Amino acid sequence: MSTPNQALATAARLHQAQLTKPQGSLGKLEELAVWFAARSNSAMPARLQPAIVVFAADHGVAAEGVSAFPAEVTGQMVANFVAGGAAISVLAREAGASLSVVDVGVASHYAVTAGSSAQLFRVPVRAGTANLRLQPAMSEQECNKAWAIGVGSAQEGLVRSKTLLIGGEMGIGNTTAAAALICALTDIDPAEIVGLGTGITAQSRENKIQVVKDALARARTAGAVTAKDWLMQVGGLEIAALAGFYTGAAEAGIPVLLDGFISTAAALVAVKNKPEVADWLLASHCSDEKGHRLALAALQLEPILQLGLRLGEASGAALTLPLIQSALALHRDMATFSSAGITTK
Ligand SMILES: O=C(O)c1ccc[n+]([C@@H]2O[C@H](COP(=O)([O-])O)[C@@H](O)[C@H]2O)c1
Ligand SMILES: Cc1cc2nc[nH]c2cc1C
Repeated sequence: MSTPNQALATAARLHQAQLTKPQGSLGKLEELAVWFAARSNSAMPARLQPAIVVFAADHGVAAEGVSAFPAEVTGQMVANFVAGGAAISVLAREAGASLSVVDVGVASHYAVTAGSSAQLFRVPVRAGTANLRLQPAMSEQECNKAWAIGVGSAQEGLVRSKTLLIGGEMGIGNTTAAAALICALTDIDPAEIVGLGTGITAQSRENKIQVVKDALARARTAGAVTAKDWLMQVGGLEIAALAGFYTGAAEAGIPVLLDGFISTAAALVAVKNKPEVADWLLASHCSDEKGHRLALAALQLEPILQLGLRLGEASGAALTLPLIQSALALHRDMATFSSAGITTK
């Protein structure tokens, strides 16, 4: 796996020091320009042309009353992504990013309309996972298949973007799977991680915590040890695909921008499976889902935004794009002290 180019980072840092502003006065935007310089074969990274891929799948654990919405919403939202009416459809257009949707395991029937704004790939591995409280969410073979679809999607995304890949997800019940994975991989108590997802009540959250505890105990008894063991035991098909997507992007040396709670759980799986993947990850935002901040901390990631979002779909990542593009434009286009004839001290 290639590693970020530290010589380019140094060159970018030296360039930042020459721009017409007090040292460090553009704060995090300066760090962003340096981060991209190290990962884009140039000390002056060009404007990004991001590709967004949203993975969708259903979850058997939805039968435990862990979501505020019924499972059929997963397929209905896939149709909405393709029709161009979802939040991510709007945000992708605003940011000038391409959008594709990958159905890796939507259980319900959904109809898509022609003249779509997003490309849809229907490659379901199975019709949703099994109920992770009671049995393994998927088999090892199914998990590997979903993971490989994610790797393939990163390679397909590379056709549209050589500069930034963004993975998103849609799946009713997936905050339960993501919480279970985060707890398993960080050893943090479920009460610290489990949140309200699509908007369940405090009482339903108590049930959701118990569901996660039961799933963790069951999987531990079944012998789960590695990140991939945990993924097949308590994960989701779209989470497996996302973990493969992040791994595929890192292997190709392409930066990836993470989204919310579920996206971060998938990144944690990818990093526990292959630590070098971490070099290519950037956190866009900290969502309102309870455990997101701790999951980001486990990856040593600092989010750029905190807007109280809890939508998923790659929406937080898409909302961060204008800031990143501004950071890169400032880095490329600002005058230097010498070119503008401004006194340095
Ligand atoms: O990205 C997040 O942080 C986030 C937080 C809460 C909910 N979601 C979205 O809501 C859905 C999962 O919520 P739930 O309650 O069904 O587990 C799924 O489609 C996610 O994209 C996403
Ligand atoms: C309507 C709706 C849209 C979503 N987008 C991502 N998760 C979602 C969950 C619901 C319920």
